[in-house]
Amino acid sequence: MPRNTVDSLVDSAFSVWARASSLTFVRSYTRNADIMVHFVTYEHGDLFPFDGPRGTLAHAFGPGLGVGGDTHFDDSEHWTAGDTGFNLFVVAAHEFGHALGLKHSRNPESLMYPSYKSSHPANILSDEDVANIHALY
Ligand SMILES: COc1ccc(S(=O)(=O)[C@H](CC(=O)O)C(F)F)cc1
Ligand SMILES: [Zn+2]
Repeated sequence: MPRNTVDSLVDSAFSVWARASSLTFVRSYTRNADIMVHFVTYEHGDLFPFDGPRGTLAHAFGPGLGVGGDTHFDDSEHWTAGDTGFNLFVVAAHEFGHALGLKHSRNPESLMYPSYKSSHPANILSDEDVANIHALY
């Protein structure tokens, strides 16, 4: 996937949470950002090695210093902007939810439901997701 497409999908995933909260997100290519976005495979320096294609798609650390807030995406996956492979926008929006402090939801309509589905309504956040981010920020 071209780098500018990745950047655009990541921006859109951050915008989901910016619209639902008072948060603003600023991209930094230079400094060690609060929320890092890394594409890595298998063993990658934390205690949670990735597993090749499918299975675990990504993971994120809750808010905190250092690795806190960072998001890791399994680069063994076929990342896409559409309905084939795994939709990077949807997965990134979910991971950024974790990076901001949200846990999983038991509601299958929620973005924070713990299983991947490519199809999400135009408004990707459920009322529950919005309430949960409002409760934090
Ligand atoms: C909707 O977004 C996601 C759903 C499921 C996953 S996951 O299957 O990689 C999940 C990781 C996660 O919940 O963040 C699993 F525990 F590994 C990632 C993003
Ligand atoms: Zn999750």
